[in-house]
Amino acid sequence: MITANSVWEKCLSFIKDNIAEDAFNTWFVPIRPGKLNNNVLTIQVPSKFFYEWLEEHYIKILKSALQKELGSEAKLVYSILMDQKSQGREPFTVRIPSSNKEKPRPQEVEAPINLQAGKMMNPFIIPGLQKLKIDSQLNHNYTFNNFIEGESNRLARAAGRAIAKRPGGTSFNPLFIYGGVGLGKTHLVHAIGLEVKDLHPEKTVLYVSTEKFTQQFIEAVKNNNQNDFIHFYQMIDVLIMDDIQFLSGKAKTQEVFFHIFNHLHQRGNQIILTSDKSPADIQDMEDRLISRFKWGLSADLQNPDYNTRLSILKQKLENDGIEFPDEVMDYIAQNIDTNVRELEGSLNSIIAQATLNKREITLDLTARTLSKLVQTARKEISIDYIQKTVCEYFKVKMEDIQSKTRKRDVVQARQLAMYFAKQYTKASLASIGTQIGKRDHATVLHACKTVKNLQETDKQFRGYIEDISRKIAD
Ligand SMILES: Nc1ncnc2c1ncn2[C@@H]1O[C@H](COP(=O)(O)OP(=O)(O)OP(=O)(O)O)[C@@H](O)[C@H]1O
Repeated sequence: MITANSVWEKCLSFIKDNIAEDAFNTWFVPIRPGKLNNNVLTIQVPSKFFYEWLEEHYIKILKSALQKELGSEAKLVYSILMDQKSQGREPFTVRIPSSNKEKPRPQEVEAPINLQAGKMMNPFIIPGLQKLKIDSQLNHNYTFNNFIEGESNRLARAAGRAIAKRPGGTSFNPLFIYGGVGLGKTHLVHAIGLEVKDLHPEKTVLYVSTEKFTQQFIEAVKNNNQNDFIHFYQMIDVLIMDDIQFLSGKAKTQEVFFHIFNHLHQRGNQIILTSDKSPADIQDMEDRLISRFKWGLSADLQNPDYNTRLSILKQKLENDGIEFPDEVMDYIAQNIDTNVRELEGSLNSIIAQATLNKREITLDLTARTLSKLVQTARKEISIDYIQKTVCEYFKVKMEDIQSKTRKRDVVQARQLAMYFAKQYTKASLASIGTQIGKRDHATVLHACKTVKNLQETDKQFRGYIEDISRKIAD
């Protein structure tokens, strides 16, 4: 006879063959089969957070397993055990149409089924469980082996390697890696995580984007299971959080991160953060967090120099088994000097052009393919250009915003120029201040805050911002 148990057992054996052992132990072993009604299988999961993780990462494999056992009409229902605080309240189930292509969302609350809430414990909060296996979310393509070393990344890379050898055991805690877009921050932190896993398989490593961390926290608050959330993060040995600047302005998430950070740091667990700005340049972030970001090592990634660009190109082509003439390589490395992502993009465009038109890869084809990309890359928005655009808009002279005058219209133009410089360039607050009227970084910070406030409260001012943005981007 087909029972919930027998179906789930078969599903498990299929899933086990198709995912990593760590992931299987963490996310599937704690699940219990509930009931089977026609084609509808109910599975019991320990918490809402757990259910969301499954939905986000394993819905495909769950669907395949279920459809294999119960046919294409199969449906999956999650039954969520309430967390310990909610003991005594009725558990509820969330119905998910497992064959629906859209990302399923918890919608329908079914009549409660008789689960013993709290009996099956949440794996995030099992007391004494020291070595929880976590699916680390690391991208296996981002290794140290294929991360080309150069002047632009030497310090960050070396610190990363040292950390991988002794996570939590160096003074680089946290390691704060910052730099502009496409310069390899994400690649580098994955490489560190993978090497930790390699050298210390017993350590739990977790990579999470700040955006995802924030969403998870919001959900946890909504569902009143912040404690699960916090405990989960506090158990990680090596926590890697990408794009930490996205915590800006999010006071509650900053606060919860502050507690997680302190707990991990005190226990000597390793924290690795990335950001598009240095700690000093992140705005709307609590001072106590900024000061903690500076506790360990801050290392920046810069634009790669010519030789590094050439080595990166060579490596990418070697991986793809393609050869380019030397002059073509030289041309690309000379001309695409913005960031590694654009370097890779240009390589792909050239290969695509050559393949589509069945042409050889020549300097001529390369030059023509890149001409558009190069123009775009070269047309980087400068602080000078921003100042000119703002001056033209308000009919103010450039000398005036460079001067010390406190005339109202000039102050307004100066503050807007500073604000746009922060928005559109990678320059630090200090460098913006130097270029716009020889002011210090605090003045620039103040200008940015003033503009943001006015943008929210003053309709006419909002209009100025929109007009000028359009002119700058044109
Ligand atoms: N030193 C390097 N050697 C080889 N590949 C690199 C190097 N630096 C960056 N890359 C490659 O460049 C691409 C962009 O890198 P990555 O996504 O890590 O940048 P990022 O700094 O995180 O960018 P963003 O801030 O936009 O997310 C990736 O494909 C990465 O593998």
